[in-house]
Amino acid sequence: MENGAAQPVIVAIDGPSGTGKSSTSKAVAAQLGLSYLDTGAQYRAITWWMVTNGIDIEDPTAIAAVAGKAEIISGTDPADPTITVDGVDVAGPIRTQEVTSKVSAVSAVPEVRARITELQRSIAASAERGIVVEGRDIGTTVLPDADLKIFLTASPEARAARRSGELKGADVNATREALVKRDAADSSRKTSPLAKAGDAVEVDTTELSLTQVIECVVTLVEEKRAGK
Ligand SMILES: Nc1ncnc2c1ncn2[C@@H]1O[C@H](COP(=O)(O)OP(=O)(O)O)[C@@H](O)[C@H]1O
Ligand SMILES: Nc1ccn([C@@H]2O[C@H](COP(=O)(O)OP(=O)(O)O)[C@@H](O)[C@H]2O)c(=O)n1
Repeated sequence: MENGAAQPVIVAIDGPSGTGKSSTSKAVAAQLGLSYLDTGAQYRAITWWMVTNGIDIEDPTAIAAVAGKAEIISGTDPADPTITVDGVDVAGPIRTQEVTSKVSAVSAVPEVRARITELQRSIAASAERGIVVEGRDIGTTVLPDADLKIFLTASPEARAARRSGELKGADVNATREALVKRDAADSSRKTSPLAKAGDAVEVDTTELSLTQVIECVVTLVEEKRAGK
């Protein structure tokens, strides 16, 4: 548009764990003045609530019955993303190994996905300048009409090295195994699995620095906005 505010732009960034979704999405949103949503944090938050309330993670019926109970609020400022459950700041607790090992089972339950997907769509619709949303099924299911869809990949070795670097000395082989197992669970579930949308741009980040990935995505957004 020549005069007035630009149209809101919706960017979907999907891919497996450790490919750089969170770091890239936050930086791209900050550079372009957009909101940012970490959908993995929402699935982690509902998992944390299930664990805290003693729900049997092996029982999808029990999970489905309480899927609507937790009030999850995501703050979408890329400089300070926040997440609360029933008013409690859970940014730390959702990153424990216990939650990480249980999140795939909880997020495979259709009632959980329906509820979280609705929340994500309403957040995206209310982002005035646009939003970068990162996850597993954003381009395929949550926001199939996104202006730009990116699918990040990297070798399991590179992803495990990045994650174990973050976890301060965690064993790389154990980290790789846990990561590959979670990818397999996320990719094989029936409802809205981890998948590349047909119209997504795939970026293999194995040999790229984070700065290069960010530049690549910013350029793609700018090209979209310019109507190329
Ligand atoms: N291209 C890259 N090169 C090296 N390290 C990276 C790259 N992209 C991300 N990282 C690092 O890898 C770790 C995982 O990145 P993150 O953005 O959390 O991935 P995801 O959200 O896909 O799980 C972070 O410590 C991040 O700084
Ligand atoms: N859109 C999404 C995002 C995450 N998830 C689930 O949430 C988990 C945690 O996502 P995350 O993005 O925090 O994962 P990491 O990148 O931290 O490894 C994934 O392993 C999936 O089980 C999902 O099912 N759909």
